[in-house]
Amino acid sequence: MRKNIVAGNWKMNNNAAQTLALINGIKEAIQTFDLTTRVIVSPTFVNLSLAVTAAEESVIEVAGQNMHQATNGAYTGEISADMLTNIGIKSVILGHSERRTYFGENDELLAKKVNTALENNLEAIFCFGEQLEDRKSGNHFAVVESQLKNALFHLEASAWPSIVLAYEPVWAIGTGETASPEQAQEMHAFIRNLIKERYTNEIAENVSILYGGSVKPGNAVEIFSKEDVDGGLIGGAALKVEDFTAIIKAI
Ligand SMILES: O=C(CO)COP(=O)(O)O
Repeated sequence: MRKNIVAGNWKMNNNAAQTLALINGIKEAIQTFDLTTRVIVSPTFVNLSLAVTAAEESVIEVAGQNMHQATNGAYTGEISADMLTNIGIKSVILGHSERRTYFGENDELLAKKVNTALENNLEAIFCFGEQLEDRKSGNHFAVVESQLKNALFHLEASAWPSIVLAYEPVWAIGTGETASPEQAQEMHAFIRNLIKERYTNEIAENVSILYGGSVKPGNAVEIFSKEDVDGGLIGGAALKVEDFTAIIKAI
């Protein structure tokens, strides 16, 4: 059965001291929780090693925010999958809308990154979602379908246990505007059905589909109560111990 997951995407926030403080704060707060939910934090590259050490002897997992598609080589400023796994990282976020918007990442590139991640035994937390114009014009289902088909549907069925999906409508990221629980459920059910049609019911039922976009302690319970929403990928609210742990509790 699929797992519930609450993952914090810290983006370009938190220096080393802040990284330690936040992880230690989360660690302490969740000690008393009866957790079946996976808890993931995703600090910036330079703090991943210390985050892994800080998260030791806790349920907290540490994920990368990105990686390069090549094994190694002359790619100044880039990070390889092997560099992540070598320091104890087991998951990587790929395809975040900020990577797509500011760094020109497209489906074709993301298909390569997903392949490289999986070849290196990294779980891929694959982000996708429509722009505001797509939703306004009623094109949101078609956009999401093409993002999934182009970047993931070449995978063998056996790859899917290493995929986590994160539906993040771009208009809801950092805007304070969330998809309604009904909009999230409608899209998540659509996504699960696409996977069922392309693969099998079992694969579709076992993949965790997270919602991301202005999830806060005040709206998490309602969003997570929906049948096909298996947790969240949290931005701003993942930067505060009280908010992030309240969201973990909401599941
Ligand atoms: O982009 C996000 C997570 O990856 C969501 O960000 P916010 O929660 O700040 O809207």
